[in-house]
Amino acid sequence: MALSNKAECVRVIIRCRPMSEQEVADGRVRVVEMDVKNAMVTVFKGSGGRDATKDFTYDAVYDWNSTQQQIYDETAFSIVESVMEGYNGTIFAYGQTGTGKTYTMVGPDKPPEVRGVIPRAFEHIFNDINVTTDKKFLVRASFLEIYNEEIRDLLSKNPKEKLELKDHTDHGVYVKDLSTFVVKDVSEMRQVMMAGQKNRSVGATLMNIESSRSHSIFTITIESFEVGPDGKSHIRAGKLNMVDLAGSERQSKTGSTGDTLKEATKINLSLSALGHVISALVDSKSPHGFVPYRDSKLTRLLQDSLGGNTKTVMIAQIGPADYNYDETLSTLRYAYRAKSIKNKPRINEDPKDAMIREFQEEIARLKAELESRGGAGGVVEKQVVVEKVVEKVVREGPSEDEIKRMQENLHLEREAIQKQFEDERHAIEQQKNLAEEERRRLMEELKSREEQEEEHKRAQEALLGKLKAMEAKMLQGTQVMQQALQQEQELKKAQIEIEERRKRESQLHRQREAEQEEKLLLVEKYNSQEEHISKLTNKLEKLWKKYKAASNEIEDLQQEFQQEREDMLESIRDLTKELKLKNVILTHFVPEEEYHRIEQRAQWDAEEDEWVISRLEFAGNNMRPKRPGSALGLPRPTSEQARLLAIAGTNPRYRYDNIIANDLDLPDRTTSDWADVQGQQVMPENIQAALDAALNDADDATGLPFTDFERSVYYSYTDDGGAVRNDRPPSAAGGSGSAKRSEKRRVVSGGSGSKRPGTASRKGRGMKEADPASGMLGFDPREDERAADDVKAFPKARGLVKA
Ligand SMILES: Nc1ncnc2c1ncn2[C@@H]1O[C@H](COP(=O)(O)OP(=O)(O)OP(=O)(O)O)[C@@H](O)[C@H]1O
Repeated sequence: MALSNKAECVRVIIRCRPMSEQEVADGRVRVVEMDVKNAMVTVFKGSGGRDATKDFTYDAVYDWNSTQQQIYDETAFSIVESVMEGYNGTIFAYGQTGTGKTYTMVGPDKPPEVRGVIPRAFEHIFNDINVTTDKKFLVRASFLEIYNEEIRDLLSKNPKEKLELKDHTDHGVYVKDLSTFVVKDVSEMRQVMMAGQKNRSVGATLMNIESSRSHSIFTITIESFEVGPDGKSHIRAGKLNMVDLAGSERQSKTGSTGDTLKEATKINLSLSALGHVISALVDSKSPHGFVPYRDSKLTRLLQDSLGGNTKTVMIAQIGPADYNYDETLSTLRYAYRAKSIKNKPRINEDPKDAMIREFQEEIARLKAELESRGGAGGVVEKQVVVEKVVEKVVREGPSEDEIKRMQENLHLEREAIQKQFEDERHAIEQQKNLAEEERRRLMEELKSREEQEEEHKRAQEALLGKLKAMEAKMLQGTQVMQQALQQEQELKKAQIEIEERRKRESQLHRQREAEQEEKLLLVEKYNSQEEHISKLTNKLEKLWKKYKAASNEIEDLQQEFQQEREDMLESIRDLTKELKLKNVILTHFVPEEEYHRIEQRAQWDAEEDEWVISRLEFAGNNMRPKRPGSALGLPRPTSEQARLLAIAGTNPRYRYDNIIANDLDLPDRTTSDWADVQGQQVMPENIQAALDAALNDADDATGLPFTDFERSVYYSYTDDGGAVRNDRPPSAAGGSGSAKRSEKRRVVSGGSGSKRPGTASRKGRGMKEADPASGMLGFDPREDERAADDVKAFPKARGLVKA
């Protein structure tokens, strides 16, 4: 269930960084003026052209003297407070490369005064938790980046792996398999942030030596549990997204080429998509309220933050220097539009997927289990002791001292019981008049009780351990945290003051706008005709000025659009150039029929925005081994490379075991199935028959025959620009004669009837015969010298070789 609330606008603030040392050294001029009091920014064109000024008003503006503390208190504080109450909140930094987005969001680690919004939010959240005694909290964190339109988990062991974006009917857009960590204090949270920060994709551009080449989103989910006045339990879940966007920039300025060009193109595309979303949200003429969220991963992930149920703050960063005039103006316009986006924030009450509920249920289950075990053991007194300990843990969370004390108690109890058993045993032994039979019975009874007690203890310890671990993750404040309480009160006071100041500022701003409007539209009473004319002339002049300003603005906008258009055309030209290169390669080096067959199998995956071709794992480059080059002075291949070589075609048995059998679900074979012919293991006919049948099935299933590429056909390109064709990787044994033998060869070569172990042609790539026992290839440096001759001996594919 969610509590609905009133609509509120995205809050937009502008921050201008100081001039950098480089800018000062280059004699750059400041073209930005910040009227902090009236929340207004003015930019003027060039040092001499102060008449061509533009001004914009926002919710607040911060100049080069602003501090990190000030930004946090006046911008992020209230959002974090709302998240603690169960709202969703987003703080995102937008702006040109090198204007201080990462500085504002993360900041340097030391000294603490310059820490940015994200680390300050950690302190704030845990301070709040520590002073709240009537609620329990569960805090989780995740950290992702969007790089080249791919989502990567920055907290994963494999941060380069691409994750999928999914839509859920109840929870909206989410990232499948994203790691989330339950964190219990500020230091754990900082560790999480630092671990993720290390995995971010950064690179140097002309504008910033450490430029973020990706958009990053640090998300903190705060779930709280409390028992309401109605005696019922209530769960709330707030989500805080802290977004550091990649820099918006002109390609020409960043000097990007190759991979950086690709990055820049993707960054620009996703920021344009964000711009289109903003425009659609504020443009009442947008058809049927259509908002193009699906145009990029960034806009899909930020869907709730823009026009959704989230409280959102946009921090637009600008630089002060003259050479960034265009970008500064563009950022100011972008931010100005965002001011009008309306969101409808609401508290997330009793969400279905709350993890804290699972924690509570597990604790209750463990308690019940502990109770029932205590009863069954019959040691009621001890059960009560354990119950009390558990209660204490549940109420306060275990401190180190308590854990120690609990362990000591258990130890003491165990010693006492041990002693009691010893005494009883001694007493039985001392009873001289006892019959041997009776003594044995009593001893056995004693032993059985001892064993029961032992088992009971073990179970209690296990349960306690589990309970402690869970409770350690459930956070709750205690009365003793006076200092934190005081701090919170101070913070609250500051917040109220800030809120008042903000209100005063916006009131002033509204007044100013109303006055200006009034001045223009005011119709005064005229005493005489002359006065009337002069008033009209006055009004005309004002209107004329307004008209001129509007015309200038239109001209500027047209220029800006023209510039954007040129940038896009430049991107298109670069991309077309790349495409032409790929075309030339395809046309001249890949046989046409193979190209068409592959093309036929390719399908466009709109969701993932990429082409999908089945059985890509068999494609040449995925199976082609690196050229072993000891004779050429290159390093010898590693054992992993050698294994891949073997899988790729040297040894039919390896290929069968590692690729085909797994892939096609063929029967297992025994070693005796394999014949050893001339030192090579050869696939027996029954296996080949089963394999053929499976492969035929596969053909039927797709309705398309396997292409030669899918059967690992390779083309070796010669230095004179020609190419030779080859059924197997050119570096693997037995390759040269294969094209002659069969064009329709299955993925596994050397099959039934062929009895064709690797032959000498492979030696041309500097390899020895395969070792039949291991299935691995050996490498012989002398062989490499014969490579050129053997390449010439390859059969030449029609139309591929230059005359
Ligand atoms: N308010 C500020 N006070 C002092 N130095 C700042 C401030 N803002 C930014 N800087 C400095 O400016 C440089 C660029 O900042 P930063 O890397 O945060 O920019 P960015 O906008 O994140 O860039 P990119 O988009 O390329 O990642 C850094 O050296 C940073 O320390």
